[in-house]
Amino acid sequence: MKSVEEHLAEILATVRPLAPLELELEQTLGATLAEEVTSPVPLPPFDNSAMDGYAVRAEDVAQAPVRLPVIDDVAAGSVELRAVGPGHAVRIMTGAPLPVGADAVVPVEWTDGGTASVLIDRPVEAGNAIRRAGEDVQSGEVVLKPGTVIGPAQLGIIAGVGRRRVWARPRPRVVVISTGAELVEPGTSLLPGQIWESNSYTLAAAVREAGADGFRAGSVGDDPAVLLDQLDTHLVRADALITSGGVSMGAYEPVKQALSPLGTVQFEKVAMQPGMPQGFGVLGEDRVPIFALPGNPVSSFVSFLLFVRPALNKMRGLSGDVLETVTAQVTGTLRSPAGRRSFLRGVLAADGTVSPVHGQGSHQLAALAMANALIVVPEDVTEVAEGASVEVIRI
Ligand SMILES: Nc1nc2c(c(=O)[nH]1)N[C@H]1C(S)=C(S)[C@@H](COP(=O)(O)OP(=O)(O)OC[C@H]3O[C@@H](n4cnc5c(N)ncnc54)[C@H](O)[C@@H]3O)O[C@H]1N2
Ligand code: MOO
Repeated sequence: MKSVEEHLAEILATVRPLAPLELELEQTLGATLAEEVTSPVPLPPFDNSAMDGYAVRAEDVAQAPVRLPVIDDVAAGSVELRAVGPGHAVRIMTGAPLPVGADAVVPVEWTDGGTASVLIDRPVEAGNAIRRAGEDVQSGEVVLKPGTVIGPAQLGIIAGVGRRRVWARPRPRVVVISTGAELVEPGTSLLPGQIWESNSYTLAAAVREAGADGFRAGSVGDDPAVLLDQLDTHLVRADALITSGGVSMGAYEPVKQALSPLGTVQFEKVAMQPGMPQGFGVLGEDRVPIFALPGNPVSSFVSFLLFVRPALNKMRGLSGDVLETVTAQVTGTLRSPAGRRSFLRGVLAADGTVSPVHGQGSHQLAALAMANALIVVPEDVTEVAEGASVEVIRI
């Protein structure tokens, strides 16, 4: 059997980072920046008020309380400004440009709020409530580096330096297809022998959580020809494909039957539990990666975390192919098959303990939904005693 590391290494050697595109601002969330973003101007571009209040010369209010004439009113966006001469005040709003001559802003709360003249209760230091030009960013300064994943704040600064488009690797588009004649859509009623289809929902959600765009193509039955047809339809708009089911030893294994003859997708056993049967390869002229995951719901999800998520990271131009583990004390005994690495479902607590959930079968999706961690039991360990230290992956 192939080791988990060997299988992952083969996948990572095959998938390539997506080519950068010039993306519109609105499309950049979750994309990976492929250029250096600089600011063409200082930010803020001009000295401005940090508060609603009055622009004054600090020396004129040193003996406060003092009453000053209000000679102008400046809102944010104002352009024509009167200078603040000795003994003058200008009513000013947050974000409005500081008039020449003023060296401090008195917050409105420290005044009587007057419009013709204003009574100022307290002295202020020079520089009070003033935001200086370039205090955030100097002109020409780099605000974002290549390789940065664009989140809301990064998207904000791209807009904030005046850009409408940036070069970035887009979120990979991933199409998820479930196979199995027994599957029906949630929301419909079950006939004997049927179950509600869940894997495509889990996997498409996991794709999204991994920073890619997941599309459910729904489920196809057990006919390899129908599956090939579906794959063909989706190939043009996919950066990666995921199938679930149809990869083990049964008489009706549509994924294996459809893809094995192509020669570009290999089906193998990986030394892990769950997730032993795995298919991986490429399809079409563009060599689109395809992950043929096992159908058992827990198996497909664990396979996604171990193999698909690192591959999506690489496609996004990120590294991080190693799943981070933390050490925890297990609260019960564990069993694991010899020669396979187990990923048992558990609840990791704040006190550093991890409790295996009840129901460790590959079909026990409800138990997975109770868990927040996978307990890793190495290949050469078949039993773990209560209280022993184990490595745990947060999920
Ligand atoms: N003789 C053998 N039988 C099996 C082996 C083996 O080595 N020899 N391996 C077992 C292991 S391990 C796994 S994992 C499964 C993998 O099977 P398939 O990938 O072929 O998946 P299916 O047979 O289609 O389904 C397995 C199981 O999962 C349910 N399922 C499938 N798709 C969905 C879905 N979209 N939503 C919800 N549930 C789904 C399906 O009904 C089956 O119960 O094979 C073992 N057998
Ligand atoms: O490997 Mo299967 O994935 O145990 O259920």
